[in-house]
Amino acid sequence: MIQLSNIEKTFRTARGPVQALTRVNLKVQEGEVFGIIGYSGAGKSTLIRLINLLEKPTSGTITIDGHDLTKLNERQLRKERRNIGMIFQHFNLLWSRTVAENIALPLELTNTKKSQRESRIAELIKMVGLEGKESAYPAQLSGGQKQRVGIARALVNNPKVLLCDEATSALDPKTTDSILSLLSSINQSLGITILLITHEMSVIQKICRRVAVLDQGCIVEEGSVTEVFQHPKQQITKEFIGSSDGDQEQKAMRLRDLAPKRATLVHLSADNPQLLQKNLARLLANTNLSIKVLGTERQDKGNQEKTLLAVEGTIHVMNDAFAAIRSEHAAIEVLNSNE
Ligand SMILES: Nc1ncnc2c1ncn2[C@@H]1O[C@H](COP(=O)(O)OP(=O)(O)OP(=O)(O)O)[C@@H](O)[C@H]1O
Repeated sequence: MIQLSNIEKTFRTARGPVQALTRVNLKVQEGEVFGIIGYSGAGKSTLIRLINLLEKPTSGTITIDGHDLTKLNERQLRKERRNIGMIFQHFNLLWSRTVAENIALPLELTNTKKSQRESRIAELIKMVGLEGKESAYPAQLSGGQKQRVGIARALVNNPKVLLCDEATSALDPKTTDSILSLLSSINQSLGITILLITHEMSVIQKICRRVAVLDQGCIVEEGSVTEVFQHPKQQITKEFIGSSDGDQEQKAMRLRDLAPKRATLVHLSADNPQLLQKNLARLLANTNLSIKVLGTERQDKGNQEKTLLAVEGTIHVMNDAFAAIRSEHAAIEVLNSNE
């Protein structure tokens, strides 16, 4: 169904070439849910963006349903892209449009008749469980509801493939579960092939049949989720599974290495996971701070997961944001200070 052969991707930058992907070979079967896991910077986003040719490979071929996308001209590619839906970590909704209008957007671009548009939107609203929210604006929705709009919009042209780019990373664990269940039922009822990228093994475990581990642009391990879970071969895979305390420590060190050099590292946690989501959204919405979610860590052999963030910005803006978060009964702990 999806086949990547000998994919190389090098970005040309002012500081010289950045090799994002090296000799990537991947086959995803029709109708399966396939996961790609990797740390920040491993090349996951580049890989998923290559599949609908939002990024062009430096070399190699990308075949979907027998069509080599790298050989198509712009017009053919636009047509082929209708077979590929995509959802994103931050939903990418238009804030000035209602739920129904956001879902309608791809149909407007293909000049679909109004009556057809309306019946398709009603069908999708029902499928993703957003009845009654048709006229709401994104700002009036929870994170999970926003992602449901994103899913409906991605499905509007009946695609054969759904690409999910960290689609649950901004959501709390309970909402993550409900979105993963929705994706699973869409996969089963529509037979749609799902390819998702994530930095969380729990996401892979819940929904994928097969998984590939991406490290520094290379696929280092691949197999059925059960096989990879039971017999991980690479150290990095063991870290994702967190099979021992040593692996957790390695993971923590690796996560922290991913932070920009001058960033302040913080742990964010809340007893109520809904709060964590709200606080993350608040931080991310603060345009004066640059925030990178590095991953989740479990500390002191406890069960509570903390989200590790790298924050960059002026100290007083940061302190104001942290104080606002603390006043919402969430904990934010600064791990280093770069002042
Ligand atoms: N447009 C670009 N120009 C230059 N370098 C890029 C570009 N996009 C990605 N890279 C580089 O390619 C490598 C892989 O990045 P990519 O975003 O694919 O990783 P990732 O696994 O998705 O990480 P994250 O989850 O942090 O986005 C990184 O070294 C990144 O800096």
